[in-house]
Amino acid sequence: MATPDELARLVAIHLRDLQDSEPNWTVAHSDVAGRGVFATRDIAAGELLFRECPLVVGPTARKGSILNTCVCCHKLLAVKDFLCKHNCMLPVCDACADTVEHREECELFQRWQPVELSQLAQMCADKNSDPPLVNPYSLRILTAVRVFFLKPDQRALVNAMQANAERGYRQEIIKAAQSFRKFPTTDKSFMDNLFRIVGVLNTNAFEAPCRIGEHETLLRGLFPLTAIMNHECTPNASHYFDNGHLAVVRAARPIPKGAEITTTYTKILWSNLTRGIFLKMTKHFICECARCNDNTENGTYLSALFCREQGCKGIVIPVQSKILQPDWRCTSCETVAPHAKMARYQDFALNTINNRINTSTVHELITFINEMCPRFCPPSNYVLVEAKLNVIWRMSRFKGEFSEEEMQHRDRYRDEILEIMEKLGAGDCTLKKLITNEIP
Ligand SMILES: C[S@@+](CC[C@H](N)C(=O)[O-])C[C@H]1O[C@@H](n2cnc3c(N)ncnc32)[C@H](O)[C@@H]1O
Repeated sequence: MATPDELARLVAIHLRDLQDSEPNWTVAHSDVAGRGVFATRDIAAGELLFRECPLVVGPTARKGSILNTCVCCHKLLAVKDFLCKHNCMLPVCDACADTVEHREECELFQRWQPVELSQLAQMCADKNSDPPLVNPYSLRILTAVRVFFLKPDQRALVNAMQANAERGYRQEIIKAAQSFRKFPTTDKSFMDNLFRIVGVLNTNAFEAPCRIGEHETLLRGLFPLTAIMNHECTPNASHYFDNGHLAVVRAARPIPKGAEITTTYTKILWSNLTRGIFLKMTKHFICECARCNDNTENGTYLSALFCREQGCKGIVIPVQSKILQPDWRCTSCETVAPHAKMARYQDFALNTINNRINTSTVHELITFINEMCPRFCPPSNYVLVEAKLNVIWRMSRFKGEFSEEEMQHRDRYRDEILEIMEKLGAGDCTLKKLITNEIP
């Protein structure tokens, strides 16, 4: 792995004009993991740390993505006949098809010879469905392919980044290879490079929302400096993406000189167990931060479930921290329950509440949260907190369509969530700014 100094040198070249003459951060060795970002002086809450453009960006092409989105300008294309006029089979608008940015990838994809869309139905999960309108696997590999066209310093920066070598990442390459007749699978050097790049992307890339007019899409962007920040469950920095093409990172709390600047790879309101499982599955580490060691989660009880002992109205929380199948103990009657039993109750709450979120109007969801949920889920449980957050998002999108009473419920939910964030010590995090409308 590249030294912190080498990584810092390449990051400085990448940032160019966005680099301050005297930055309040530096890249150095981290006791948490590998390299990290550290404060070079005392930093006040809210202070700008850095802004960064992506080194490379492309479509996420996740399940549910709107695939008729131009892979260059990200605008929505027609529902039919939206593939590149030069036959690379990528969705590209006519204006972008002739640009230098698209030319190299377009010629490469043409040389690799994309398979017919009719053959793709065989590869896709549902073999009886109609042929897809675009090949999702060639879309998914596009961001990695774009790395091959970067300048030497930019390539060196990608090489200097951490790449977790998960076997599962090969699937992305195998699927892409099957999408072309002449994918260079026998070129060992190319395949080794591609595997490492896919590892770098899966370890470091962000999903950044981008809006063009009314059309919103999720981009897969590699923002190297933002990615070098290590994870903490209640981090001291917060980031957001300005329309997919600029990461903005600020201090969420005061950061003393020399302290590591951290971000979060999970959702801040998830319970200890949910964050732990997510980090293990997707980032391959067990977090050791203070919050993960506190079973009350700073007194927020985001994991809490109801005790099932007869006559007891208490709540149960995990006994051991940092293990993925803990015992659970009631804080009132002290009865201990095995994880398998409590996991069933948590799954029930999760599925029931998510089902309502997906099928109910805002009015119905508010009634459900207020009247039904208290029967099976403690108000502090993170799934119920997420449902309240969903009401806030939906009401902020369709302003002016709600009754006075609905707005009062929304404001109460917002105050409850702000109180949880206060207990967690989250400071001026992005979520707080979003729900208090500081970020439009
Ligand atoms: C995007 S990288 C972060 C930068 C990385 N430290 C480096 O040297 O390039 C993400 C990886 O860093 C490691 N990491 C980040 N935060 C961590 C933490 N709190 N505990 C353990 N490992 C962590 C994990 O290996 C994770 O997959």
